Amino acid sequence: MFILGLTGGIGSGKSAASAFFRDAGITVVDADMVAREVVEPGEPAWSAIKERFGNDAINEDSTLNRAWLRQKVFSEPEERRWLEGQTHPRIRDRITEQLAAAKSPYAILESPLLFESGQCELVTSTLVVDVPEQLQVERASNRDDNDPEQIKRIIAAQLPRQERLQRADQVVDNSGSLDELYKQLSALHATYLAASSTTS
Ligand SMILES: CC(C)(COP(=O)(O)OP(=O)(O)OC[C@H]1O[C@@H](n2cnc3c(N)ncnc32)[C@H](O)[C@@H]1O)[C@@H](O)C(=O)NCCC(=O)NCCS
Ligand SMILES: Nc1ncnc2c1ncn2[C@@H]1O[C@H](COP(=O)(O)OP(=O)(O)OP(=O)(O)O)[C@@H](O)[C@H]1O
Repeated sequence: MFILGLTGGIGSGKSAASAFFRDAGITVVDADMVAREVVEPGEPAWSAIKERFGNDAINEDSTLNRAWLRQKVFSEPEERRWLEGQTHPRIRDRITEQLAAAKSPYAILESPLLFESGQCELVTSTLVVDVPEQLQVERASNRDDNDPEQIKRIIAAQLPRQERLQRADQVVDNSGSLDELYKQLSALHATYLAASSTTS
């Protein structure tokens, strides 16, 4: 099956782009959602986090204290790498299963860390949603009500923009309106449909 890897830094517009493809009937596997599944209470990664960080990392209702953990891992890179060591292999296994179950003409893996985590090995072609860094900070801090400095630390933990662009098979520019984004995606969707009818 033709699988498109959809990526971009925090706040670049991956969710906006994947909403377009979902509306067109394409199955989208969202790595951020899968990342939440693997740390649900009782899951092995949840237990490992509880053991390493204690109750600071866990809310009263047993769910992960995401705000505490975000603060921790984006200011201490070795803790981020430890967390990724616990979560990424499990995220990858579930993504593989979910992509295999997709029934649409082609499928999409939406992931902020497609290149960084090696998830790009699971896809046929890659599409980067690109905006300048300043716009990433603006849009992401408005959306999450997050401190811009926190967003900058997250950007620093991701692939630099130029490297991401170099690794992309295709790029869409999301510095304009959503309509302008959708116009670019509509043209690409037609090419993915054509590619999937020859590969399947
Ligand atoms: C640190 C955590 C608990 C913070 O949770 P929070 O709800 O605040 O953020 P959320 O998960 O929605 O992520 C928001 C964005 O942060 C960025 N981000 C998340 N994890 C990472 C990471 N390890 N490295 C770089 N950027 C990351 C992505 O752009 C993501 O879209 C959470 O991000 C996490 O568990 N991260 C480790 C798992 C992971 O790498 N997930 C990314 C998808 S594979
Ligand atoms: N072209 C656009 N014009 C104006 N606002 C936009 C545009 N594209 C996205 N946005 C807004 O910017 C914010 C970030 O977009 P989105 O959530 O799609 O990014 P993302 O890449 O999925 O981020 P994350 O990595 O954090 O999940 C959202 O509030 C979204 O509504």
